[in-house]
Amino acid sequence: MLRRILPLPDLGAPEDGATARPLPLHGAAASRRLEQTAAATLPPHALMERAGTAVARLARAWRPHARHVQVLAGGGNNGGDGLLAAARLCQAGFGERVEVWWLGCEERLPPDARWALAQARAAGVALIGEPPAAEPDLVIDALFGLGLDRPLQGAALAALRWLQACPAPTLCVDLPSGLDADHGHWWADTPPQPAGPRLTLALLTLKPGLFTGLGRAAAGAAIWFDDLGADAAAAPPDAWLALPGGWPHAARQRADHASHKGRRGDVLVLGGVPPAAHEGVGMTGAALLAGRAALRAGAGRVWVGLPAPAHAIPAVDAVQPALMLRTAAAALDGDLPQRAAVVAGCGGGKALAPLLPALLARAPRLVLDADALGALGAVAAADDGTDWRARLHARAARGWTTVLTPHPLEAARLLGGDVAAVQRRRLEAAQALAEATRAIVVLKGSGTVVAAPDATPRIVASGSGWLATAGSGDVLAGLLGARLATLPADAGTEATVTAVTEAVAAHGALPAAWPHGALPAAWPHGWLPTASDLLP
Ligand SMILES: NC(=O)C1=CN([C@@H]2O[C@H](COP(=O)(O)OP(=O)(O)OC[C@H]3O[C@@H](n4cnc5c(N)ncnc54)[C@H](OP(=O)(O)O)[C@@H]3O)[C@@H](O)[C@H]2O)[C@@H](O)CC1
Ligand SMILES: Nc1ncnc2c1ncn2[C@@H]1O[C@H](COP(=O)(O)OP(=O)(O)O)[C@@H](O)[C@H]1O
Repeated sequence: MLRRILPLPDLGAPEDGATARPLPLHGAAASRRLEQTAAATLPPHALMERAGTAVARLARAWRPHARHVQVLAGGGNNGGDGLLAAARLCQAGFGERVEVWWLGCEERLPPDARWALAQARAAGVALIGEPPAAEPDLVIDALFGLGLDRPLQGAALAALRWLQACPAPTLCVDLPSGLDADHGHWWADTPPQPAGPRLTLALLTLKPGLFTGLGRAAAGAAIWFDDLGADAAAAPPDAWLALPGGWPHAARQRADHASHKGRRGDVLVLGGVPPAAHEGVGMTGAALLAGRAALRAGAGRVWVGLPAPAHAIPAVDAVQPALMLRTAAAALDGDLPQRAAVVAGCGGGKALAPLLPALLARAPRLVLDADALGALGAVAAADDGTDWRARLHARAARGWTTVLTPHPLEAARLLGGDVAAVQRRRLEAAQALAEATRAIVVLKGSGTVVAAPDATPRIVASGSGWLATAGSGDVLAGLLGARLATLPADAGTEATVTAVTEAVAAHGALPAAWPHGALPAAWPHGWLPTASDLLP
């Protein structure tokens, strides 16, 4: 069955607060297992027939007036899908010219692709061995799919360079050629982002690499999916694709007449050193953004504790006077850290390090962001010598929640590696950090990954380059605080990870509400939302 995965059909939270069911993602090995299971019950070539037909159908629907269709086909079964799509388009009398630039080698073709080649020849499809002389109206990219497993060189690289530079609309079969199915790694020296409009039709399974790393940049504006009739449950997923929805339940909260602020959750944000307390270098805005986001997301009460003496604390946040500003010391005095969901980081600078031991020991629901992640390494020295990882393990053993929200550089530092290694294997990096810390890890960036110990990681489907603006991570931290604040103490790991994922998904959906969302083509591309514009 054909369905559109991205853009998400509806970025708003459903009225009933229902969480959209996540979709299974299968990497190359699991996809091949599923393919074998499905093929075993079907007549020969049935899967390729379905795949080629699905490609031809979507091509016609997307560009019904295309006259010259150029298929770029490689020497494996991905090329076979392209050849078969060309055959079916030709047989249907679509356009004026359907042509295949074929890079395969007849002696080495797998059986399905060999059959597809015969079908294409029988249908009268023209086969050429070089780029087309004129720019086509539509390109079908069937150069590489699941089978690409090493850097591109020679003729294959030259073909990919042509493809990436081609301004014509391009439909990618299964995966954009050049993209690794499992990790979203890009196997070529070309930019992953194509010159022309593009969409991708995933076949049989949705692959994780489409949704994280460079997948979103390479796949184009839309990702469609046809399961070819296979049963995704036949192989355990490598990851889940989480869709927004389910939180914040704005409509439901308003309808709850008996509610009061004490039932909506308390959030304490710790961060935001004021310039007056730190030699003129301040980051107060980061903590205010987190606090405002927590309020907007429905938290009943939000405190912001700034690591500074009383005279340096601003009297009020003029944008959200409901925020309760105080010194970090005052905020930590009493039972607030136990009662509230605590968000630490957000422009706290070095002043956070001395606060962390107490937070780790006292706050059952704790989000560690930005400077708090940087300060973790200093925890042992600031206290009794116990390593920070041991403290996080102790928290997990007590059933307490710790959420770490690193961007790739912060994740690399925590893992003791480099950013390139994290970005090359985002799912594995997030999972490794979750296992090492027993915390829930939110690895930020394109295709944010949410990982928890002993669980299948999730990739969040919402989120885009619109979030690449200073402070949007602080907004996310505030949303996470608000989400954790309403979780019951005995929620359990699965529900907590789902809640964290909901907050990340809601954050990714925020830019869609920006009123200037429809951008003109020319610079300055309209006015872009800043982090504070992300808050309604
Ligand atoms: N399994 C499924 O889910 C289903 C699969 N289907 C379709 O089949 C696709 C998978 O087909 P596939 O396994 O034949 O792999 P594919 O992507 O065509 O590439 C293999 C070819 O590329 C070559 N090659 C690799 N790297 C290279 C490099 N760097 N530079 C140069 N060459 C390189 C490699 O050469 P070799 O490694 O043998 O030297 C081989 O010739 C899948 O994506 C989907 O479209 C659907 O029809 C139905 C369900
Ligand atoms: N290209 C992108 N695609 C999707 N999400 C992005 C992209 N760039 C940034 N983001 C999101 O924006 C937020 C940025 O957070 P962070 O790097 O901590 O920035 P800051 O410290 O300025 O707040 C993260 O949630 C990240 O996932």
